[in-house]
Amino acid sequence: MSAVISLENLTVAYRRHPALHHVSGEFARGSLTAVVGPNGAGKSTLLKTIMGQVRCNSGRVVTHLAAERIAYLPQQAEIDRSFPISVLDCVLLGYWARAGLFRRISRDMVQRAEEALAAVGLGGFAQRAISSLSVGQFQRVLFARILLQDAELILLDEPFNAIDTRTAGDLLRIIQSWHAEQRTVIAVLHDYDQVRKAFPQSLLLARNVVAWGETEGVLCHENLHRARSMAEAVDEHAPLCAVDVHDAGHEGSAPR
Ligand SMILES: Nc1ncnc2c1ncn2[C@@H]1O[C@H](COP(=O)(O)OP(=O)(O)OP(=O)(O)O)[C@@H](O)[C@H]1O
Repeated sequence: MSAVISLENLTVAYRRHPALHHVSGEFARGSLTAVVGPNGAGKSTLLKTIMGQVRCNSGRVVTHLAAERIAYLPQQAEIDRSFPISVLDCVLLGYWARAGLFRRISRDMVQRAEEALAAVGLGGFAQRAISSLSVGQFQRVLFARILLQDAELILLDEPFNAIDTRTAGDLLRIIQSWHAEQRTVIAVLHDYDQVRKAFPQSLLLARNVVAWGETEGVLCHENLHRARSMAEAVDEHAPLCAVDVHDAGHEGSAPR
């Protein structure tokens, strides 16, 4: 199966301390992958690096699709909800990546946004201010926005954090429908039981790749123990390994 994203010996450091260390591998087109690992393992950094928000110190990310075909949902804590817009306008932002900022919003687009809201269980919420929503309701809005984006690659950072079981179940079904439509989904998750049930592929990180492949094999006791030990053994004051910082790169058409 062809790759959507290739990671080639990727090292990413913050102030010379690696958050990702010599990470190599590929996300296959149409795959549904959970990125798991202890706190501080580099999971969010990996998504940000794929999005070009964080630069590589060495190695590179090669993206095999256009930037506008990628949807990225950061952790909710990183999203400013004080902006005074309605739920409908927030969902309509899903068109920006595809149609451009100044394209007129047609009746048809509004109708599809309303359909997306209904699909995430928020019919009737269109005119509410986003600041008035609960965490779970807002996460549903963000999923509706992705529905409009029609992305080929969808990156989700802890999409079920602080979300109740019912909402998580509804959103998981949407993720599975994206997978059924052959979209590639990469989600950072912490609930191993949920990953075992619903995610065929897993990448277990502890700055380095501990294991990457079929979930059942990746999440074995031995690998989880190794990931914990590796995370505990990290010395925050150790110098960066001898990587060639001039070799940094991000190929393909993803945003930098
Ligand atoms: N902007 C930053 N500046 C400095 N260090 C950072 C920055 N962002 C992340 N780090 C550090 O990089 C390491 C990896 O962080 P990252 O957020 O990628 O981990 P994570 O696996 O997503 O963790 P968690 O499960 O706790 O969300 C951590 O040691 C973190 O403190």
